[in-house]
Amino acid sequence: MAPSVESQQQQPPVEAENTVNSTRVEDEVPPIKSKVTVVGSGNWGSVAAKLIASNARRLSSFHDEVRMWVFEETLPTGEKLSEVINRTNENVKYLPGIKLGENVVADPDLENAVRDANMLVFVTPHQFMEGICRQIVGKIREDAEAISLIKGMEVKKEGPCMISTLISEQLGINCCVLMGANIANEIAVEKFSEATVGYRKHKEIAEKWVHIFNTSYFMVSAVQDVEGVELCGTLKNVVAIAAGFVDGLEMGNNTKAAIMRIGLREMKAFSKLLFPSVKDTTFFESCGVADLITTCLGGRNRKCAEAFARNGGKRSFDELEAEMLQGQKLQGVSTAKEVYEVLSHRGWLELFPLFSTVHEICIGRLPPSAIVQYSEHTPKFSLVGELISENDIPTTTHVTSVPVGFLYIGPWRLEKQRFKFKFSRTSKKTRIGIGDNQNPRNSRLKNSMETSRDMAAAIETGNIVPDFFGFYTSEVAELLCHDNDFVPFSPQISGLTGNLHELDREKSISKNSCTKKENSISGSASLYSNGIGSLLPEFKKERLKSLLCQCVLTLGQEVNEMINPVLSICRIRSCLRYKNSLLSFDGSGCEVDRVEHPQKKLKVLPPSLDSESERVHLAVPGKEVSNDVMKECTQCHKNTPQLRVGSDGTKIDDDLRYILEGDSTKVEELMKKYSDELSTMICHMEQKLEELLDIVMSTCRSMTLANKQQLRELIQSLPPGNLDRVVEIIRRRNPSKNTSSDEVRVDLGDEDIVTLWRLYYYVTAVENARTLCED
Ligand SMILES: NC(=O)C1=CN([C@@H]2O[C@H](COP(=O)(O)OP(=O)(O)OC[C@H]3O[C@@H](n4cnc5c(N)ncnc54)[C@H](O)[C@@H]3O)[C@@H](O)[C@H]2O)C=CC1
Ligand SMILES: O=C(CO)COP(=O)(O)O
Repeated sequence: MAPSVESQQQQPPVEAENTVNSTRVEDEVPPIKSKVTVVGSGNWGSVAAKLIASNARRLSSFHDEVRMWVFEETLPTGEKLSEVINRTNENVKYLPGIKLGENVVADPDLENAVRDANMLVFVTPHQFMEGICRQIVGKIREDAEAISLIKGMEVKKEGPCMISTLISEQLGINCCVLMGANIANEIAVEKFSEATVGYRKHKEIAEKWVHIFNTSYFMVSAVQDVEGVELCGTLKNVVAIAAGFVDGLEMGNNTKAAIMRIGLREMKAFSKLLFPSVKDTTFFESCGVADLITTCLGGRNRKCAEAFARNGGKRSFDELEAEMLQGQKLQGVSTAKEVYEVLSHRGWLELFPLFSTVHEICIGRLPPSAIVQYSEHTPKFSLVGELISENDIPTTTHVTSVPVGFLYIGPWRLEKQRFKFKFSRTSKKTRIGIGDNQNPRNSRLKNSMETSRDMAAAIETGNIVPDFFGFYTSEVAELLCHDNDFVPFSPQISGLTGNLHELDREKSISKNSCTKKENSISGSASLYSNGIGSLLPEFKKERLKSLLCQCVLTLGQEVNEMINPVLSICRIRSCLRYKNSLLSFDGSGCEVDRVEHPQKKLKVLPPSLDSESERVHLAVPGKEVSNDVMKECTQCHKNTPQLRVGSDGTKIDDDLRYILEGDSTKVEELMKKYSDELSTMICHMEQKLEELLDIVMSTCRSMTLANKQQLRELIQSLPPGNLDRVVEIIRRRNPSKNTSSDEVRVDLGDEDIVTLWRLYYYVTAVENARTLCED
């Protein structure tokens, strides 16, 4: 069968890349042949070498010889494994009875094995990869390309690191991945199976990998989604452990199928939270659902987990692995631990009950039967299950404040005529930014497309940011786009016009829609009933509601978490600016701070909270990120002698003192770096939120004349300060209204559903907030 790249395209003719044009002299030079080395010689490593060797011999663009690095060991006969492989052409320990192909050369010397190769295939148990990379760094060809067949990940201080990223970063080379429903022993005897190559950018490289792996019984296709493919291969091992527990407990096929379904949902949610670029379609490739099925039916992880459960958890996985696999390695148990670390570090344990439970069983904290006492662990808000019941929704959501970057000042005057409004600027619009005084968002992040690309690049370079905003936007879009009768508004990436106040307020609208508070808004609730979701079938409406509830909680926390680093940066900047007066502190530092960042009083503790009464407490307490900011700045000056007291004898915060006394250019640079990163994140959040709101509002019914009349009244009663946002909502969907910056004419009769409903939810949210404040 033919290999394929993205949507099963046919491969070019086998020798196409080397087609000779007899009229050109340089084409007579023999083509440069690729040389492949397989790093690893376990069960799958040996089968991979066999596949590659058969193609290398057949294709003239590859060297015949395929080197296979063997982690040397002495067999019970006293012979070296590599020598026996070279003599018998069989890996007698890890793949007995199978001829690898005479062009496979076993090499116990790692450096020698990789030296000449320009195509490196990594296929060892994942726990050994860091050491292997360390050993060969700087010893490989500069033009080398890599592919990883390894199912696993590393968890580092900075967060999770996929093995392909580890290889790329440590060796400085591009790395694709190959995963799939590939139980090695079955492929070894040439039973048909499929596999998926994941590539990052270069399709032609992926084609080359497809070329060298594809055979009549091993059909390979490629998708542009390295992380998606790799996470599928990695995470399914955790689900396979769960499936093994079910088998050991003899729970039957229905239970196992349920575990697989829930597992797949957790795989998808986890992958997309870590890497928003992960594609949904990847889960339907061989690397996704097919690998999950085969591993849960016939894999080693399943087998050992079954034995573990049969023994009531009394024999450890290490013991069972050694006894049952005889040198082969399990990946699922360590992956469950790694996943658990990520989940607990990010506070996501509750969202991933299956993954969490698997680890807790593996370490003996829970009995194997806990895998089916699932409901006890099912969270109220789960990414993996449906909403349990409306009563489970917490009644309050806390967004204590919003980042200062979202505050808008600048009044608009409103003139009204029936459904028409004219907004004209009465004074220069001002935004308070989080960076320098010249509004960094306006200068650096002028273009939201650019911002989005920045974010994508940050994500692509392995800078893993859990993107809840992107996650929920794509979840909602996906939910809606599968409905044949409903075509959601396709969100455009337009200007930066968001306001997180609105989320907060719109959240409170949906939450309070039945409360008497909303009824106080000019009696509008009944008039506007059947808003969000009214164009959807009932089950989708429910699912949307559930998603939005989860989203409100999660995004609220996300916004909260941005506050401290933003404030820290503002304060350090402010202090730097007034460094001289602060170092000879007489209380004026606090004054400076207050003038520059009035909004910080929402969060900042007064200096008197510090135990020493004269000490100025300048760090925002309690948050990692802000502490990190402070720490890194402090690091800049660690060689600077510490000044203990100000000139007037008062003490100031030690960390701050380091910063103030050191090289302020370096601190400024760091501040810029942090505030740029924060700005990028905030802009991305803002943009995704706008998209999310647009998509959600597109599920609303159209507005009646009465609705529009009432909306007009609601807009008229808005405080002038809120008209700014009204203008932004209108402009977002009407680029033509962007042309004149100081005048916007609006006819509510002409506006589309999305704009009208966004206006409605905004004005009612403002009204709700006002009522709440009055209370
Ligand atoms: N076996 C299978 O059916 C499949 C395995 N995979 C994945 O491929 C990767 C490799 O798996 P297998 O080839 O099956 O390996 P394996 O499970 O057979 O592991 C044994 C290998 O580890 C090597 N090893 C032991 N100690 C070592 C050390 N300290 N340093 C370096 N190597 C050491 C052994 O020499 C042997 O080659 C894993 O991530 C696995 O999940 C993927 C698809 C199928
Ligand atoms: O990854 C595999 C099949 O695709 C093999 O899984 P096991 O490691 O559980 O045998």
